[in-house]
Amino acid sequence: MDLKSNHAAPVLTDPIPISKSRLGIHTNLLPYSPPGGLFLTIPRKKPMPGKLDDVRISSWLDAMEASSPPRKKPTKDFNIEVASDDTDASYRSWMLKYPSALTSFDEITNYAMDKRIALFLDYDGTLSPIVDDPDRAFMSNAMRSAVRNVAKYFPTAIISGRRRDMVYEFVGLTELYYAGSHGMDIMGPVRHSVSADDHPNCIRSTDKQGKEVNLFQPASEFLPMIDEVFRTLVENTKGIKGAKVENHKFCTSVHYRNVDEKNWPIVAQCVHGVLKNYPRLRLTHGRKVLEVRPVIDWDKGKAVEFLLESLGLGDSADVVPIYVGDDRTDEDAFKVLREGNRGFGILVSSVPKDSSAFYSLRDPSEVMEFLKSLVRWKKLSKL
Ligand SMILES: O=P(O)(O)OC[C@H]1O[C@H](O[C@H]2O[C@H](CO)[C@@H](O)[C@H](O)[C@H]2O)[C@H](O)[C@@H](O)[C@@H]1O
Repeated sequence: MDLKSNHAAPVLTDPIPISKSRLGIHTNLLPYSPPGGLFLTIPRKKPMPGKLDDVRISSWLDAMEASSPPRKKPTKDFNIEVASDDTDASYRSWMLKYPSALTSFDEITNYAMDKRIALFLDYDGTLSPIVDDPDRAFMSNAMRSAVRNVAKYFPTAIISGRRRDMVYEFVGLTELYYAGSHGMDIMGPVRHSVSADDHPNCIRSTDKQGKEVNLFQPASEFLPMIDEVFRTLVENTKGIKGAKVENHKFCTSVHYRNVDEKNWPIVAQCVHGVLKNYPRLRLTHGRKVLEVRPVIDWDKGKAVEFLLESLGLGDSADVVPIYVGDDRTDEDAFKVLREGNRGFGILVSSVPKDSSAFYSLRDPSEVMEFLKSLVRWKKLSKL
């Protein structure tokens, strides 16, 4: 099927909406208004917004500049991005709004007492440190073992922007559920609920171990289009030193982390030049990556709802979904939990960022600590 048509402009997804209210259980936290906003931006000469295209590219560039905190020095155990010293004070102040999930651990577990926790984990920047080469974003064995242990006690799923088989290869744990391509490729349990089974694009399949699973791919008709766009982007970015294009099956990513900042406008122009021929694709921003994906009403938030339903945990008041992620695309999941007034998001960030999450963790090492704490708590509560 030809999905191309020329009667509409590409849909551009702008920076995440700012949510100012905390809902549900967490009413005791101080309100917080950052003076003049918290995103770190680098002054830049913008193109004159003479044409609509220029305005779009200019807004992309703003988002590109805000897409990742500045790098200072790697810590001993994790090659993480660390904020500069002068942001420490604003980080502490930001934590009044997004308290650490470690220091708030008792609050979290008191709430989850006698309820069932379901755990959703993003991969890059959450389980693995952000590194220059996306092909080498390995998680540590210590993290793998923390994830393996937590999955013994709570249903656990990885929800990543990467292609599902790639993130499975990186994590390597058969006891988890995996969703790739920002939730557009879900391999989940065979349904407990009839409504989940009724979903179009959901087929019965078997995983690598021969276990029966449900495969849900709501964007399957876009496969040839994404492939075509991927190949065009590879071709068109060839001349941009440091640019890297990845094919994630139902979406494709253009990395500019290793591109000299003065060439970022060329990256934006190049992606825009391709995307404007595909009105059924849209652009979202990740950490120094432009992500091209189908215009369908599906994202990581929808994937969380789908998986909860598949696990038979959809409508229960006694289920506490916890989603841990670092990226803008994780905001869709945070929002679903916040707006549904169930469970909560935990934002992984070493710099202040506005978010729909309730809590924060600084980096993957704190994520690991949080996972271990959940296991300790569960073991103790069973005694
Ligand atoms: O949803 P996620 O699992 O967080 O995946 C989001 C993107 O992650 C990867 O890119 C990011 O991590 C790379 C490795 O640390 C880093 O080099 C890059 O700058 C980050 O954007 C992945 O390569 C992307 O395709 C994913 O969309």
